[in-house]
Amino acid sequence: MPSGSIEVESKFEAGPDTEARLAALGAAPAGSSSFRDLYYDTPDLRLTRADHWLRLRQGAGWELKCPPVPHGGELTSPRAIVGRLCGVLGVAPVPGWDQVPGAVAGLGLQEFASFVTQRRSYRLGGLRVDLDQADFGYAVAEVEALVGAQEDVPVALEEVLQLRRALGRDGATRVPGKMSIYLQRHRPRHYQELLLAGVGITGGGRMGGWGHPGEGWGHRGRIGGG
Ligand SMILES: Cc1ncc(C[n+]2csc(CCOP(=O)(O)OP(=O)(O)OP(=O)(O)O)c2C)c(N)n1
Ligand SMILES: [Mg+2]
Repeated sequence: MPSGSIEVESKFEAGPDTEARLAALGAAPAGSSSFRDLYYDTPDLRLTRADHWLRLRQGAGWELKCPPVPHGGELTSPRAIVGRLCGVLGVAPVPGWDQVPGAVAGLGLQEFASFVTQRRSYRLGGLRVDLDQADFGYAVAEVEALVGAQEDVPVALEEVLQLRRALGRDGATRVPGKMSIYLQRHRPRHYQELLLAGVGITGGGRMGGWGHPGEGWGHRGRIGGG
């Protein structure tokens, strides 16, 4: 994904018939993968309390997920990632931080989550469907579209929700993402800190923290996402 693009997505709980329905709709299998994600923050959680999620994904490298406004989304270029980290933490970049590991060390960031996802993916038109199984015993699926500009979000969102409905997975219940469940189970104090900061509010309200109707959709780049 290019740095800063916007992902419109809706998470759902896959059923026993989800893959058969995808095939019937003409979705093409887009491969299986398995990867470990490592997430980083300051010891006092200043990145995630500001809804910034820095991760090292096996096979993909460093990514920073952050609110899309004024600029952001999913950042993948080292310069953009380090610039945004320094901005959020109020620190001037120093020489040697042109690559992310140097900045991670210099800023004192520490790993707070590590898990492996097994993923099966499908493509249908411009949409992608990921069926994820995390190694801590949680499964979640998502339909997503990538758009280049905020004004393209509403149409993409309708397409995403249409496919979710076609898969028989309509409903107002918000389905949490892997991180939300991981923190609740393995880092409950971290999770509570996020609730206090207004990030990841559950119960049909915000989860991704970037404002949405609470029906299991969001765009990353992005608004919501669990
Ligand atoms: C408590 C709480 N949990 C999660 C969030 C949001 N959040 C946490 S991590 C995170 C980034 C990754 O989210 P997700 O799409 O669920 O993971 P994954 O599907 O593996 O990434 P992809 O392959 O699509 O790039 C976000 C937005 C939050 N704001 N608050
Ligand atoms: Mg996702």
